[in-house]
Amino acid sequence: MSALHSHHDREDDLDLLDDDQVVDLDDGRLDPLDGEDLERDGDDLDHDGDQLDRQERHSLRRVAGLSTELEDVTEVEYRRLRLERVVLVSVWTTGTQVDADNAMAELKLLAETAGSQVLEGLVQRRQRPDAATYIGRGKVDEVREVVVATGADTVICDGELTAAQLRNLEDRVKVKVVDRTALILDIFAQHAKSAEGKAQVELAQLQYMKQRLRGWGGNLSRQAGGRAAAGGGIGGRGPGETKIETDRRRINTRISQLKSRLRELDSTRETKRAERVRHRIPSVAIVGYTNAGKSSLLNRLTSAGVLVEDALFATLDPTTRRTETADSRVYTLTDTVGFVRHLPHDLVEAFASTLEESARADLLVHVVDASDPDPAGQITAVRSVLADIGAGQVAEQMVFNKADLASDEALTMLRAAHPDAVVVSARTGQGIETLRQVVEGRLPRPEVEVRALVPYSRGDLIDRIHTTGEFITSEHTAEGTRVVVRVHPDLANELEPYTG
Ligand SMILES: Nc1nc2c(ncn2[C@@H]2O[C@H](COP(=O)(O)OP(=O)(O)OP(=O)(O)O)[C@@H](O)[C@H]2O)c(=O)[nH]1
Ligand SMILES: [Mg+2]
Repeated sequence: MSALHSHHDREDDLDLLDDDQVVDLDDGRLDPLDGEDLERDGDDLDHDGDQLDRQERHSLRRVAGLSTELEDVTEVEYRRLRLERVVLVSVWTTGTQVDADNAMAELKLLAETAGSQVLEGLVQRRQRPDAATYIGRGKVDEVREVVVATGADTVICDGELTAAQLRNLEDRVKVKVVDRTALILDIFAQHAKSAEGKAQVELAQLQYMKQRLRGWGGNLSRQAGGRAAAGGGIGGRGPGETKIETDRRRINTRISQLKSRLRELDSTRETKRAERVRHRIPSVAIVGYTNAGKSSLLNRLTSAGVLVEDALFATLDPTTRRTETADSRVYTLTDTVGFVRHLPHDLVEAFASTLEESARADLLVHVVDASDPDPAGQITAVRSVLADIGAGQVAEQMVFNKADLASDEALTMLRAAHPDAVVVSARTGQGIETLRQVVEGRLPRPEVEVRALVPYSRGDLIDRIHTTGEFITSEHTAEGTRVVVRVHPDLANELEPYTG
């Protein structure tokens, strides 16, 4: 792999950021002076659970001075990462210009969701990111110029960067540099409401930070080295290294606390899940790209009243609702956390127990935003996460949502590629009844056919056939209800005395 980072890489640096590759993302809405990003935070009153977090974030802004902040990265809790006026930087390796623009637009949306104001986006066409500086080494000065000209305080790179890349860039652009992974973690931290969600996010953040501790600490080590060289210290351990070790120890302690807390919380969830399995209640998980309309669809199907927001990762805690088929069989629908391209691995791991809901479902309703510029790319990204979490084999029902927004061409192409998909609009209600029928038709069916004469004293059995089985025929007689039904084996056993 390292052989690939050969010297001819530098040639790519000559492939400068041509004017036409500098995407101006300022759409006029974000006037640098109007502080709209702050107001937007304040307006966000649905998020009762994270108001405190937000206050913390804002209060931290008073801590002035860049060098303080850089050192602080190892000291303060990682979730207090501050993102304000940002320049986006991305290396475009494969695909068309349109793909690159879509990716940049998504990064912009992510940055805005995190509460920052996007000032400019820079894209560099390159075979692969530079091993030392992510974008070409020759380009870093240009990024610095843009940072100075726009007054940005943060650069966000569209990838997962190594500690060394982050440090090198920071040394040269002289403002904070974060990567896409840190950005997504930050959004999750702001949106987490439940105890479990918060613990999961913190765990992911600490795992991410732990891997980068050496890098951040590198600055400190070098300072220590400098002092040592000037006669300030003897021996192998500068203050910097000692500090990294303390930090690492603290992080490890916290990580094991969080893991055991999460195990506790998971056992509660496991109990509920076991209950549902015992009662043979079929489960459907609504999965899909973030902002595809999963929560809207759950609300349409069950009037669950789940938070719907035009924001990425509005839902972090799965919501499960019981609902019924037309013939009154009970099943559950679960709204799940949305996926995104390159979902950070630390997050997937930390959210494993939440994501497991999907792996254990009987059916996945895969919601796709048909009005998105690249639905096929979203489908690929979602399926790759599903495979990652062990849900690759679960039956999948494709649903193209936002039909009211999507163009006819897009819908025609999607229908051709996915003939079994249902086209809906959670907004207008179009296609919802069809979707309900298709989902009901794909629920696992009870497997045993039973003929029985159930006495009126056993109304409980009839109730259970209603909720977990299917009636083929049913007739009231003097002795009881004569039925032909399909039920699960355990209920078939209980009906045994009345068969014949
Ligand atoms: N026009 C239109 N907008 C829709 C439709 N369905 C959802 N939306 C909007 O799309 C945005 C996202 O909807 P959500 O239901 O929150 O999406 P989600 O998939 O749950 O998103 P996350 O939880 O953030 O991953 C909201 O602004 C919805 O109002 C639709 O059928 N048509
Ligand atoms: Mg949602």
